[in-house]
This record gives sequence, structure tokens and C-alpha cells, in this order.
Amino acid sequence: MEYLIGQRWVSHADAQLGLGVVVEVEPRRITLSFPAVGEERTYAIENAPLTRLRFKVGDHINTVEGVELVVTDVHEQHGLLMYTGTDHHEEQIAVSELELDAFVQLTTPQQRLLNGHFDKNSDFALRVATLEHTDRLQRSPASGLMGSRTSLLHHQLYIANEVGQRHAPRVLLADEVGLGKTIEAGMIIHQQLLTGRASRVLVLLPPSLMHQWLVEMLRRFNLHFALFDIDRLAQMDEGNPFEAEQLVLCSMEMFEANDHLQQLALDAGWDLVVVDEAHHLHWSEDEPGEDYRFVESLSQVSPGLLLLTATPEQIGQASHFARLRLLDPSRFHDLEAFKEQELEYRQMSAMADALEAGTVPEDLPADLDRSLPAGELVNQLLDRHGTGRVLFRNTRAAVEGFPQRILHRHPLPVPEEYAHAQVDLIERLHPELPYYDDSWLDFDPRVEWLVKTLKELRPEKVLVICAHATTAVALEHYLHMRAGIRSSAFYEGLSIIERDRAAAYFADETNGAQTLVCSEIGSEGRNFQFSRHLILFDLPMNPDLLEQRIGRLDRIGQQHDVEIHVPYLEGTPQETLLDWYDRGLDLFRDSCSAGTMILETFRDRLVEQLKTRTEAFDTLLVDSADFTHRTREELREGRDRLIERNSCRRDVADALINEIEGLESGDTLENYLEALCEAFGVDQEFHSEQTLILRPSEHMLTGHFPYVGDEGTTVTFSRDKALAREDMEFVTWEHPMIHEAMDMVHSTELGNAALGTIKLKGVAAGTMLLEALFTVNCVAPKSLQVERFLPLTPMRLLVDARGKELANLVPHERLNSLVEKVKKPTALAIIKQVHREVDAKMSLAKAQAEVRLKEVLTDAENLMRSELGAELARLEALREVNPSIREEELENLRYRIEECAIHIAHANLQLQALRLIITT
Ligand SMILES: Nc1ncnc2c1ncn2[C@@H]1O[C@H](COP(=O)(O)OP(=O)(O)OP(=O)(O)O)[C@@H](O)[C@H]1O
Repeated sequence: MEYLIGQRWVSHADAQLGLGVVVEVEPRRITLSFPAVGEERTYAIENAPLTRLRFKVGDHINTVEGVELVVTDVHEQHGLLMYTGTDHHEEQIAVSELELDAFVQLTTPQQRLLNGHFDKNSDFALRVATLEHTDRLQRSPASGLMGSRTSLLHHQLYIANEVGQRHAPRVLLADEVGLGKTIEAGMIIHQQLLTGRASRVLVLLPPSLMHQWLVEMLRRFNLHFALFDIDRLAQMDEGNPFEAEQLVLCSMEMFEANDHLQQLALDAGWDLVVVDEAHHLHWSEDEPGEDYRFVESLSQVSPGLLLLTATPEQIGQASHFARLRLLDPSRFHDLEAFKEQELEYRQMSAMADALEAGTVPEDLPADLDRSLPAGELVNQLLDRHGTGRVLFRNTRAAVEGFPQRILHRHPLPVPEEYAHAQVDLIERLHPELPYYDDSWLDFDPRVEWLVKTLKELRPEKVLVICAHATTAVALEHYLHMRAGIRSSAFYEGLSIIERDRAAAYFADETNGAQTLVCSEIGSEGRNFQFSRHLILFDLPMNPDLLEQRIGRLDRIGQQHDVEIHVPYLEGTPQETLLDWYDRGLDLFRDSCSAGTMILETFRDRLVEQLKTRTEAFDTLLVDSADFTHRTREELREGRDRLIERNSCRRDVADALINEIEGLESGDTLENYLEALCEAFGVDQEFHSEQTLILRPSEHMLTGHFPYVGDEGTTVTFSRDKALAREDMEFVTWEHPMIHEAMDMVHSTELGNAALGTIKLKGVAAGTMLLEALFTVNCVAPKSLQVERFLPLTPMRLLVDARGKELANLVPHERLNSLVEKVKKPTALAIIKQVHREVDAKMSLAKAQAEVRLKEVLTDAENLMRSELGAELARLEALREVNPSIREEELENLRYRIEECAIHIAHANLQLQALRLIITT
């Protein structure tokens, strides 16, 4: 037999490899690649255990593109087989054998059974359990949400569930500072990946957060992101580097003034793009920034887009709108209309209240269908006239359980040296700035105060933030060299690795620094909640930035009240600004989502007062306090209430938490993992309650078991333990260890044919029972995501000699406990005798399964039509008011609905496992 590159062969010694493809032919050796298992094998041509795979007319074949064909013609072209066949649309398609899917079922369980290839009954039970668990997980409302190493927090689970389930989610995650947006994004990414809705993800963020993200994704979600920086890109020589990885983290800065790199990122194609600290995207009506335009281009090529910012309006309302438009251009297409709608939020909120209380308000907008159920009407109201379904924002007030913030004001005298200089406002707020040397350290009283305070607070960790890198560097140097305080600096001049080292030194409990002195870049995104003392060496001119600074400590995980210390020079603009934030906005005690808007309202008056404080300052304070109070009220009643409605529904979150806790309690997973370990030859040892040590043994079934290295792995099933002990793997149904092991069962023949005997009272010896397990097999392009409507749906049948169905009478678990193994020679003798009977019973079982399949497919189609139909109805309704929604978008969705229907209609049964049982 002649081998040619591109031909498809099967290893009959190892059918689990799937369909191989010849990749290299040498005089005596041949190499095949087996894409299904990602392996290459080289054989001696003389005795290669290979069989050429040749399909016949009438066979069903699957292509790598996910198309199923019924073969109508086969012919050879230059040694390769060309198949012609018809697809689900009755269209004729020609494919070369090279395009065949590598996952082929070469022998059916029936053939294996009748040829005497049995597995152990425990393997059969494992296969059945695997299929049932897979189906249960596919259906679970918490699917995709149970695998993260996080506490189960209502607001995060709600958002992750809402967003993660969307097809191509596009949302703005705008929870207040420190409430867990990174974690929410991680949950969404995790869920999208796990459910197959996304496979390529690009995260763009400020350089100071890269490492933190990398670590959070790994330790909390087992997501291995590749970190791209200029150095790494320089090392990659050929091709598009972004195509080499599926999950990529990189800094936004890297793309600055680099059109070529931007184009490479655009060309690589993504399912989901995430932009952290998205308020940085520069935008103005006349001239959007380069970063904004880049994200805009990405948003056009990526179906999914997550923008993260705690302060969405930091750069103003128009800029906020521009970001919303990136997410949902259909909904947010007109800034003026958006502004007008904002004015009506209070009214909309009242309408939503009324709807929930059971009345349909008279003035309900005309485009809503009054006959719909109240819940649906509320959703439509929020979507079309409220804040839209793209914006999620939880507040400390709504989440509850946060510690208090306590302000300590420390007035200090103005030194002689500062009294004269002071040219512009910036210099008066930061009088050290004009000094090119460090001489100011000797007379600025804030420095002496800082040293004294740090010594008093010792050994408490203290975070110090100031606006400028030069100030931070000088201060840290002073503390370190002249005051003997263990400290570290964190500023933009350091490389990413140096910054992370500095942060890690600060975080180290035993030998770490007492204090970290940060420039403004340390005020964003970083996690410093292990400390409770914050010193603001100066104050920023933006309330949102102040909120960001406080948010480093006041975030999830903070165990104490947050002590905020502000040293200031008396009688200078520093005091005026502090007074305005403190007494005007009450910002130290309570966060406020309208900080920028309040600043804009009073900016001129404030700047006047900062320049020269007069009696009018008291009026400014009163006016600011009054305005802030009213704005807070207004937001609470209007916009924030609408957003809150969108951002967390306690009952839904409760149900999710119950579901996850239910799946974690009990020992189902533990027992399943034990069964996996037994089947694959992994040793287990008790470590402590709910915790095991797994080690590879000498009789492993395959060379490797996921996540079990040579040294062994400690795994815990307890969420609490996993949160405290990062050295242990937190094993859930969604941990990659379980996931990959389940795949190993699915994709091989393990346990798909078995034989056993049982004693059943009242049943004559020698009676034959056939236990068959079918699943629904739907071949469809991945992009349609048909499995969300049509999960695996295992169907178990147990037929006796007369074809009677006994599955309910004798459950699978009962059979497992009764069944006994049969010696191989006896089994082979039995098989010989029952050959024909097995065939006959199989036909009966299959016929019964076909009946059930019909119902399953009808339900799946109905579900699909109702879910996708609702999406279509929304777009159609929005199109009425928004001409920018293109007809193609609607057409596209209609096409998707019909495509799904066709593939559902063509789904068939797959026999997954077969067991022959003889009574004795
Ligand atoms: N569910 C959770 N379980 C355990 N820790 C959590 C959870 N959610 C958040 N955290 C921790 O709380 C801190 C804040 O979370 P995160 O960084 O996601 O907040 P953020 O909203 O992105 O903050 P910022 O606004 O500062 O960017 C982090 O240390 C994170 O690890």
C-alpha cells in the first residue's frame, strides 16, 4: 500500500487516536498526525498498524467545518479521496479527505460488544455517569459560574450570569471602585469559554495592571493568559503573533502610534475584547483619540466587548455616551436623545415600580406592548427608554457589608520657603513640584509628619499616594534612606516587573515594606486592601480620582474601617480643596457616582476660591453640599435605581448561589473523581476533610491525567478551604481537571461496551437484558451554538427478551450494585449465542429512543425560536426608532434562526454505551 501525504488512516492498534493524517513519508518510516488528540506518531512502514479509511456511498461524514454530509460519490484524485455529498440543505458539496473531522466513531459499541471487546462494569458506569453529569451541567442555570475560586457574592454572580449567557456580550461593567469588576469580567470570560461561546479573548489594560490581571485570571479561574509586551513581540519572527495565542493580555500603551501592531491585532480576530479602566479612552466629538478609534475598530471585528470602569463619567457625559455607543450602536446613536432620556429616568423608574406592583401606567411609552407580562415590560422599558441593557453598576450602598471610611485631617504650618514661590494653582496645590532637587524634603512639614505618623503606626501597613512620580520617588528615597522606614516606590518610571516587585514587597506580611509610596498610577485597579491606612500626600483635582485612590483600600476583602489621613498646609488651596471634598461633597465618607458632574457644575467657583479664598467659599460649600445631596437623591430615585434594577436581582442571585452550593455539598463530585482516578490509574490519598492528594501510579491507563504532575496534586472540594489555601486546587465540576477527564471519557471508547450477570428474584436464569444509552448528536457549525437549546440529553433504555422497557423499574444505580463480572471465556461463549438477539433488541431500543428524540427536538426548536425570536423582536422594535439598525442585522438573525432549526431537525441519536446483562 502506498502512503501519500494528506491521506487519512486509522490506527487499529489505538483507535482512540481518531482519524490520522499522513504528514511525512520517508523510505522506511511514516509519520501521522492525529488532530483529535493533538499527537504525532511515527511507524515503520513495514508493520504499521494502520488501516486506510474509505467511506462508501450512503455513509455519513463530518467535516472539520462542522458540516455533515451523506456521501453520494467517491473518487480518487492524485491518490487522495474526494467525497461528494449532500448537506442538511440538500446542497451538493465536494470535500477532500483532508477536510474530514478527526473525531470519528470507527466502531460502534454494538460492534465492540459483539466482537468480544468488553470493558469493566465500573468503566461502563463511569461512562454513563460522565454523560449524565455533562448533560446536567449543560442544563444547570449556574453553568460556567461554579468553577471560580471566589466567594459567592450576589452582585457578581448576577452580572456574570446575565452577561455570560448572552451570545456575544457587549456591556459596560461599572460597579463602584473595588466591588470586583475584574472578577466579574473573569467570570464572564470563563463562562463564555466553557460554554464554547468564545475561544479567542483579548484584554487591553494599563501596564500597571497587567501582572495583577494575569495572576487573578490564573488563580481564580485557571485561565492561562499570554502576556504580550514589546519584548515578546520582538522575539516572534514570522506571522501574526496575536494568532499564536487564544487568550492574550496586553497593555493599551503598546499600540500607541503603532498602526502596524494595531492592524495585526485587528486581523487576528477575537470573540471577546475586554478593555479595563475604559474611562481612559480619549474621546471628543471632533477628534476621538487614537486609543478610542482602535477600540472602535476592534469593536467592529469582535462580536463581544466588555468595557470596565468604576468611574464611567470621569471624562464627562458625552464621553460616557461614546463608550456606550461602542457597545450598542443600535441603542445609543443620538447623544441629544440620550441626554433627554436621562431627564426622564425618574419617571421611568416610577413606571417600573408601578409595573412591578401590578399596574400598567397610563403613560407607558407607546412602543411597548401593554399586553406583555410585567417582568418583560420592565425589561423592555429599561432597555429602550432607560439605561439600556449594556450598563451594569453596583454600589456599596446596594451591596452592603463594607467597612466605614474615617477621615483624619492633619493641618500643618506653611513653611517660609513655600510662602513666596507659588505661581500657578498646580504649584500651589503641589508646592514641591518646582524644586529640581530634593531640598524641599527638609522643610516641607508634610514630610516630617509622614515619618512621625509612619513610626507611630508601625507595624501597620500604610499606602501613601501622591499625584506625581517625582514626589513619590523623592519621598520614598527619604523614608528609606534617611528615616529608616522599610518602603518601596510605585510609579510610571519603573518597568512592569519592577512595579510588581514593589507591590509584592509591600504585600509581604513578614519581611515586607511598611509603606508603599505611589504616584497616581498606583491609584487605579491595584489591590491593597490588606492595608487599612491611606495617606493622601496631596489631593487630585477630580473627585473620581479621589474615589479611585480610596478604592485601593476600600474594596472587597477589607476587614477594617479605612483610615484616611490627609496632611495639608493650612491656609493654602490644599485646605480649600480638602474642605470642598469633605464638607461640600462628603466624599471621604460616601462615594458618589456623579463626582465629575458636580465638579463641572462648580469648577469655576471652586477654582476662584482655590486661587483666593474669600467669604464666598462658605456659600460655595453650602451650594455644593445642597447640590450633591439633591443629585445623590435624584440618582438614587432615578438613574441609579434603574441601573440597580439592571445590575442585581437578589432572587435570581439567591437561586444561583443555592444551585452552586447544592452542587458543592454532598459527595457526588468526590465520588465521581474517585471513579475517574480508579479508571485512569491515579492514586488517591486522604489529606483532610474534603481534601485529597492525587498521584500518578505505575499502572496509568493513559500517559497522563490532567493536572496531576509527577509530584502529585492536592485537591480540595471546599470553597472556604480553597480561598484560604492557594496551594490547593479548588476542584469543582468546572475545574479543567474534571473537564478534561470528562473529555477523555467522551472521546474514547472507555466503558462503551460491557457484559455482566445478575441475580433477580422471580426472573428465570438465562434471561437477557440490554442496557443502552443514547445521546442526541447535533452536528452544526459552532457559531450557531445549538447546544444551548439542545444539550446531550442521555436516554437510557433497558429492554428485556420480549422488548419490554424496564429502565424505570430497574434504575442504572441499582443494576450497578447488583451486576457481577463474567470471566472472559464465559463472556465470549455467551456472546456467540446471543448475537442475533442483541441485534433484534437493539433495533427495539433504538425505535423507542427515536420516539423520545422527536419530542426532544420539538422542544429544542420551540426553545430556540422563543429565545432568538425575542432577540429579533427587540431589534425590530429598536429599528422603528433607530434607522441606523441595518436590515442585514435583522436578516442575519432570521437566517440564524432558520439555520438552527435545520440543524436541530437533522440531529440524530448516538449510541454511547451498551451493556448486556444475563440473569443467573
Ligand atoms: N467574589 C470574590 N471573592 C474573593 N475576592 C474577591 C471577590 N471579588 C473581588 N474580590 C477581591 O476584591 C478585590 C477587588 O476586586 P477587583 O479588582 O475585581 O475590583 P474592581 O472593581 O476591578 O476594582 P477597581 O475599580 O479598583 O478596578 C480584589 O482583590 C479581588 O481579588
